[in-house]
Amino acid sequence: MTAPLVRCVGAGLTYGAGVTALAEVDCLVEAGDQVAVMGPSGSGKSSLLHVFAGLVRVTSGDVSWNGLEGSPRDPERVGLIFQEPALVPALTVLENVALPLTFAGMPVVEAAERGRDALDLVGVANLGDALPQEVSGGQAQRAVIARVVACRPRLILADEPTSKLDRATAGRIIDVLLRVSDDLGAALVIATHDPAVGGSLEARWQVEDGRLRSQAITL
Ligand SMILES: Nc1ncnc2c1ncn2[C@@H]1O[C@H](COP(=O)(O)OP(=O)(O)OP(=O)(O)O)[C@@H](O)[C@H]1O
Repeated sequence: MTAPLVRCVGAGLTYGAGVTALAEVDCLVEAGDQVAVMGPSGSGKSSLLHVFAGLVRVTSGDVSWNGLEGSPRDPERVGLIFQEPALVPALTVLENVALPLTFAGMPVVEAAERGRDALDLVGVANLGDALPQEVSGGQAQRAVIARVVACRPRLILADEPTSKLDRATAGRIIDVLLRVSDDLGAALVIATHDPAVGGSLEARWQVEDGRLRSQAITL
């Protein structure tokens, strides 16, 4: 049996002056999982994704990434998507998409080729030469997804990726995320407070006051 991509056992996260963001979280993210992390504002959804991404260290319990066989902070292992599509304004969309690959040392021509394939996969092949300020919010979010796709990660973490978009665009972005997760064979975890988004995924985890209320898993 392959190891889970992420395994949390009794994981807790307390910020500075005693704010408990997560408490006694037990969960697994495994290859092929497509999960919505749901809960009200302040319940701990982002904190859980940050822990999965290795961006913050838990203050109690344990987190391991044995199935990733390396650091979760490597974009070729974990791809991150946030609410605001962060693109470098001075670079074209294609240059933005290829950037993590060129940073990692891939030759520019090869990185651009991968970038073009990724833009094609997310449905904005025509926008490679555009600058970020020339594209819509939904198109920018597709470009961010393409940047993740180009790195071929094993796990995609998306934190409220559609909360700035209208409902129709949001639905299309979730469809794109599900499709790229299937195509790459990457697990997908989306934090959302939107029941329509949650309803699109096969599993829903409910977070309340930093605790996971529902998980169909056994550690
Ligand atoms: N860097 C931080 N420093 C101190 N407290 C924090 C920090 N980040 C989050 N918190 C607190 O941790 C708790 C959980 O926050 P978190 O952002 O994980 O919730 P969330 O469910 O993602 O909320 P939202 O839906 O509003 O984004 C909240 O009480 C929040 O104020």
